Amino acid sequence: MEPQHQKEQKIPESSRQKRSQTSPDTIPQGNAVETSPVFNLENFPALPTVFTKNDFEVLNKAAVSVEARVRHHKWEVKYEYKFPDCFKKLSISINGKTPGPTIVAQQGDTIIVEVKNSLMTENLAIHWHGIRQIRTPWADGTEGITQCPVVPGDTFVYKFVVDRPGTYLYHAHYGMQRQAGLQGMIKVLVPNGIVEPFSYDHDRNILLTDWYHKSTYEQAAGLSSLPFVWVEEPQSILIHGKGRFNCSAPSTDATLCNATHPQCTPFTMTVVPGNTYRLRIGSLTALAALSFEIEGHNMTVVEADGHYVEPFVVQNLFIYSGETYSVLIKADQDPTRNYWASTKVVSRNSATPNGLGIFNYYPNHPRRRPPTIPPVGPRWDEVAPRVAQSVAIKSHKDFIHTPPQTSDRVIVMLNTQNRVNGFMRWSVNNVSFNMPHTPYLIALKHNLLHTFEQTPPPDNYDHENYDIFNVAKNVNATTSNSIYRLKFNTTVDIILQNANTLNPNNSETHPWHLHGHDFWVLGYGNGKFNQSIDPKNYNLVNPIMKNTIPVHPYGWTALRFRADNPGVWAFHCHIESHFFMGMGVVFEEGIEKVGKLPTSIMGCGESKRFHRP
Ligand SMILES: O=C1O[C@H]([C@@H](O)CO)C(O)=C1O
Repeated sequence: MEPQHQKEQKIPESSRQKRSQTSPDTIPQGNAVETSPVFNLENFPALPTVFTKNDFEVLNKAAVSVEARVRHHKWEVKYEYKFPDCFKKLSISINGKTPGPTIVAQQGDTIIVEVKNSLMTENLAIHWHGIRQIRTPWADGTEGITQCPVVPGDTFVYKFVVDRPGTYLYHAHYGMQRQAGLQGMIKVLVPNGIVEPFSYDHDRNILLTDWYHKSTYEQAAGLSSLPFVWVEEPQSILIHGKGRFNCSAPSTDATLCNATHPQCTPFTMTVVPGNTYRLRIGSLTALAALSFEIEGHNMTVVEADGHYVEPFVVQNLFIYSGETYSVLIKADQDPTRNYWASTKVVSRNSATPNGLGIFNYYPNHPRRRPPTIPPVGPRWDEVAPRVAQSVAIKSHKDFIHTPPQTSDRVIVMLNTQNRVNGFMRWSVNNVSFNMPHTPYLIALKHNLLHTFEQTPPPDNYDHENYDIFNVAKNVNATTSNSIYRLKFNTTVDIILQNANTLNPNNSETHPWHLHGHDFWVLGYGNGKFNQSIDPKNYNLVNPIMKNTIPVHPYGWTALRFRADNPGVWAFHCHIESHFFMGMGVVFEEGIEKVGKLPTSIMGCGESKRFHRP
C-alpha cells in the first residue's frame, strides 16, 4: 500500500496551504501534517484577503476524492503544560496537541496508529470509540479487557479497519487519563461516488469536553479513598480544546492563570453566508451532560454515532459523553454580525460556566464579539426535553437496519450508587466491576480462567422489592471481575434501569457505551421497567443504532444487539469517574473464533509467559 504522504501530493499545494488554515478536518492528516481546528490570533492574519465560496469547494472536493488506503499515523503521547482555559494544567497531549489530531479516513481504510508512550512514569491504552474492531478485538484499546497497558518508553501499534462511514472518537482507556486531554475525533468519509442522504457545502467537527484543574491522580485517589472525595463539577467546558476560566475569581491562584494566554483564545468557526455546514459534534466529557447551540440557528440532526437519522430540527442539541452527532446548520442569519456557540451543563446542578465560542460570519473578524448576551441554554433540571430528543432519534427511512423481532436473552441492569466496605462505588445488579490483572481476551483465549472470578454476574435484580425512587436501605454491593458470557450469534436485550443515588431525591443521567457493537435503541421509559408490558411498546420498525445511549433519571432504556463479534467487550458508563468506581460490565462472545492474539498486547499478569518482545 502506498504511504499516505505520497498520496497527499495529489492535492494541489495551494489548497493544502489554505486547508491547513481554514478547513482543518476535511483532509487526511499525516503525522507531520497537524492542523489547528480553530482560528487563533496567530493564524488569523494569514487568511486570504478574499475568501471565495470556490475556495471552500476546492477544499471539500479534495476531501472526498481520496481513495481507500492504509493511513499511517505516528503519535507521541506525553505530559505537557497547557492553558486550554487560561489555567496552567499538566495535560496529556498527542504530538503536542489536545484534543489530538482528527483521524480522517474513508470507509474501508486501514488505520495504523503507532503510539509511543512518552508519559515517563505512566501506562497507556487508547480506545477507538465506535469502531467495532471486527476481526481485530485486540485493537480495541481497553486496558485490562483487550490488552495489557503500554508501558512508558514502549511503542504500541494499533491496526484496524474503519468499516463504516460516520463520526467516531478516540480516547485513553486506562485509569482516568481521558480527562487529562488524551482524546480526539475520527471522521470516516463515504466511498467515492456514494451520496449521503443530505447535502452540505462544508464538513467541520467539534469535540466537546469538560476540564478539571485538579490532576487525574488527585481525583482518582479521592474517589478510591476513605473518606470519599468527589471530583466535583469541572472548572470549564471546552469547545474543541478552547475554554475560558475566570482568572480573577477570588480563589484562583493568579500565578497559574493567564487570561491573555494565546492557547485560550475563543473557539471560532468561520462560515460563508448562505452556505450549509455539516457539523460533527462529539462529546468526551469526563462527567458533564451538555446542551449545545448556535445562537439563532436551527440544527437539523442527520447522524448519530455513525448512523443516519430521520432528520429533525433542534435549537439545542443534548449530547452525552461518548456520543457523536452530525447536524446541518445553514448560515442564514444576518451576515453583518457574529453569533455565539454555547454549551451548557445539564442534568447536574453545576456552577460550571457555559462554554462559549464564536460562530463567525465571513468576512466579519472572527473575534468580533456578538452584539447579544450569550444564550443561557436550557434548565439543567428539566428532564422532559432530553427524553424527547432521545425518543426523536429514529433511523433514516432509507437506511433502516431492521432489528431481530425477538431476543434470546434479557439482562436487566439496575444502576446504583453503593458503598462497598465503606468505599463509594457504582454497581450493576449490586455488583461493582473490578478490572482483572490479566486482560480477559488473553485469559479466555489461553484458558487462564483462574485469573478472574467465574461466577457470572446476575441477569436481573430483586425487581419486586427494590425501590428505585428512594435511597436503598441496607444494600451493600460486592465487587467482582466476573463477566457475562454470551452465546455466539444470539440476540441480547439489555435494560438499563436507573434508580435513586445515595442522596435523597437524586437520580443521575448515565451514558452507557458498548464496545465492539452497535445496538438498536428499542425504547425509553419512566420508572421501573415492566417486563410484561414495556416490550410491547418497543420500536421494532425503525430504531436508531448507536454505541452510546443515556439512561435518564429514574428511567429505563432498552437496547438490543447481536452477539456476533468474536471478542471481549466492555459496556460501561462513559462518565469516567463512574466507570472508575465500578459502573461497567464485560461481555464475551465467540472467543473460540478469535484469531491468534498479537503478543504485543501481552506482558502483564499471567500473560507475561506469552509475551515475546
Ligand atoms: O459518583 C458520584 O458521587 C457524587 C455524589 O453522589 C457523592 O458525593 C456524585 O454526584 C456522583 O455522580
